Amino acid sequence: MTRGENDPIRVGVLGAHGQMGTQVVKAVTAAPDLTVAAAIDSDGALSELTDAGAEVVVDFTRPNVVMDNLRFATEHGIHAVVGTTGFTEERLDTLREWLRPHPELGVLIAPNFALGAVLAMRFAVQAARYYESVEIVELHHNRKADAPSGTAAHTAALIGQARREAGLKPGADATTSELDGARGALVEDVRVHSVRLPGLVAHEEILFGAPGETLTVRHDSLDRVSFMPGVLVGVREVLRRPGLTVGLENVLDL
Ligand SMILES: NC(=O)C1=CN([C@@H]2O[C@H](COP(=O)(O)OP(=O)(O)OC[C@H]3O[C@@H](n4cnc5c(N)ncnc54)[C@H](OP(=O)(O)O)[C@@H]3O)[C@@H](O)[C@H]2O)C=CC1
Ligand SMILES: O=C(O)C1=N[C@H](C(=O)O)C[C@H](O)C1
Repeated sequence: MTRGENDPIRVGVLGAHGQMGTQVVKAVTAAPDLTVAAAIDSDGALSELTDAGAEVVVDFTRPNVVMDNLRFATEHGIHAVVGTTGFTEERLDTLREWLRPHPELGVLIAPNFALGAVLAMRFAVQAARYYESVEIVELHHNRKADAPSGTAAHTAALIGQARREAGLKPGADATTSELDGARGALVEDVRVHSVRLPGLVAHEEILFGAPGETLTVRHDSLDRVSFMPGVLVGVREVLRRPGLTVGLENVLDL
């Protein structure tokens, strides 16, 4: 299906009945240059995407199904904007392989589509080279399936890289006895603590410490509408960015 110059971009939403998918359907519907071509949940079939001529798919499903969705999208020439978590280096390599025969296709994977979260990560990377010690606390709603959050894992990876480049070693502490899990999970030498509570949406604190001072960078998504501007930018941009892009920071002009 070819789109005319003034026709809206045809978007397929996967996970359309979920907490994020519901918001994505609303946001795409409200955008004059986009239209919802297909809204598919776990009871739907991926063939609805091709039947409806979707050009871009937005995926907010589950880590255990997202790769099958992306294989279908790449095989059928559909660009993808992905918020679903669970992307390891191995998964990213597999995706690059799938994209190799389709050099015109773009896939954007963003651990977090909220502008403030992207900025918080940027500020944390800036601070990382100056502080001996850093820990991350991420706090989410209790329906979240994965821990730590994709955002915290991505933040830890970026901080780890910045610290290595600055020649910093993980800061020492005096803990010699602990209950399993009491000091969090180690991601790239950064300790990450996960809190799950009803009432929360998505929150992250990056805490830095040095003798005599601490610095805290905190971001709060208080409503899932916070992710929508980033998702819509992603949908528009992925059409002109072939290959795999990881992180909204690479799309926004920050
Ligand atoms: N990058 C970002 O900015 C953000 C990322 N996320 C991530 O997005 C993902 C979804 O989050 P959230 O909306 O809260 O989760 P939900 O559980 O509310 O929604 C997921 C939806 O996907 C559906 N689903 C499951 N399998 C399939 C499939 N094969 N095809 C189509 N739909 C399917 C589920 O249906 P059913 O219930 O029937 O299984 C459910 O309706 C998570 O990985 C989360 O971490 C969340 C917020 C922001
Ligand atoms: O499941 C969520 O809600 C969220 N998931 C993403 C993550 O794991 O980082 C993004 C945001 O934190 C909300």
